[in-house]
Amino acid sequence: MDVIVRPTPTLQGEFGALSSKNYTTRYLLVAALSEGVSTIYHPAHSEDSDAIRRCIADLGAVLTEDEEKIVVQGFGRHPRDVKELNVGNAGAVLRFLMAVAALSPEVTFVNTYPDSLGKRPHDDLIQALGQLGVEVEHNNGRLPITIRGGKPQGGRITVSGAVSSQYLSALLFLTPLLDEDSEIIVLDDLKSKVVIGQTLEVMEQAGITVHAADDYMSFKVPGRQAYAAKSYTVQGDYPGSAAVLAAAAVTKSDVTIHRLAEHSKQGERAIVDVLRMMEVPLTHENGTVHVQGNGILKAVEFDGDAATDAVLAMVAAAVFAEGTSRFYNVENLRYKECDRITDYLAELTRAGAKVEERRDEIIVHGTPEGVEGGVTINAHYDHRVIMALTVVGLRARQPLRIKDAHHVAKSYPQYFDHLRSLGANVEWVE
Ligand SMILES: O=C(O)C1=C[C@@H](OP(=O)(O)O)[C@@H](O)[C@H](O)C1
Ligand SMILES: C=C(OP(=O)(O)O)C(=O)O
Repeated sequence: MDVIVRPTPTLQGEFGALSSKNYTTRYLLVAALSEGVSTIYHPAHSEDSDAIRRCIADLGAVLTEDEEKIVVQGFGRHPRDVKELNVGNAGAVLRFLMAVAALSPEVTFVNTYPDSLGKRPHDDLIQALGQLGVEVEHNNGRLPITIRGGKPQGGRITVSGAVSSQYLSALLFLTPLLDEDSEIIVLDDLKSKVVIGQTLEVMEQAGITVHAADDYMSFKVPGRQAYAAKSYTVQGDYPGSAAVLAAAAVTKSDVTIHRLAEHSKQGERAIVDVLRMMEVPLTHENGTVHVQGNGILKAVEFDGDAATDAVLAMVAAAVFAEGTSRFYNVENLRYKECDRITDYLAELTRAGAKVEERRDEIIVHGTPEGVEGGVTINAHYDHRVIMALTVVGLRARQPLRIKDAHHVAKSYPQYFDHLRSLGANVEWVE
């Protein structure tokens, strides 16, 4: 399914933010790793959250669900012996479950998105699992991947954080369940460091002790721990909301989003600070962001690694700013659902934006007068490319057609409904 985005000068309305993707993944995981019954209120409903629901059920968790919650009977450190798991296109789910699979005799992760997740590298996690005594068969570091675990040991583990923080999160989730204590040392750099704060927060809520160095470059994890069964409430999602806030910023708007906690550990809450730096009129109080856009934005410089999943939305806003914006320290955007530098900038350029790529930077020469549009956009299987190009389409002179826009459902199935409720001129077409 494609979406046609037509020029939309004004947006107005309010709604509650969708539920956080990252917290839903983590709460479902720690619930599955507990031996008791946990309850997760307001979980996200999307392809990625469906993927982890399906996989933990395959591994032996029992899930019951109603409108507001999921109740999970976990499998603790004894997942059911399952031959195959299908994580769809969900990177974090794959990496976290590769670590959990170390507790099973043999699990194969199949490759159902060869042009997206199928291209993403997992070498650093494979290498680290090897140090635990786990045998991993793989296709040059990529899917399909077979994990032969059983009885992984702890001890000293090194892992590179230069490509993704998800490898480290995966090891953090696994190691408390091992018989031995573990020490995890992060080599090179640690990208998306803020996300590790979310992992540690959830583990602590689940009663797990981890001794983390202040810089998150080394961890001591006592073994023989058990995840407690708990009740969790999922907070609102900043990465998805960032796209709606960017849409409000580039139009004349009066848009309110509730359920966005000021003190969240989601780095993408920086969308609010970045829009403020761009001089977009807004307030953020009591979990509510209120944008009163006037269509005027100023260029900005920002360390994108602090808010990795909101950078594309920030760039879309910068397309209409006065001056040249620079988003630096963003190389790991190349290892996401698509190459979010080369592929995204190619689509922006086709839409008429003036952008330049560096190995680890995105430069945007703002065009406050708008962009031409009138082209068909390749979504590259990437929900965040779809959301960001939609923002650009709202202020293009000619409509943008976004091909295969249904991939937005990876994280935010109701994105176009939410935008339409604000008055955006967006339409699904076959
Ligand atoms: O741990 C997580 O849940 C995530 C970590 C980030 O990935 P990287 O660490 O690969 O940047 C983020 O982009 C992704 O959407 C979710
Ligand atoms: C990169 C993302 O997800 P994942 O790595 O979990 O596929 C994302 O949600 O933007």
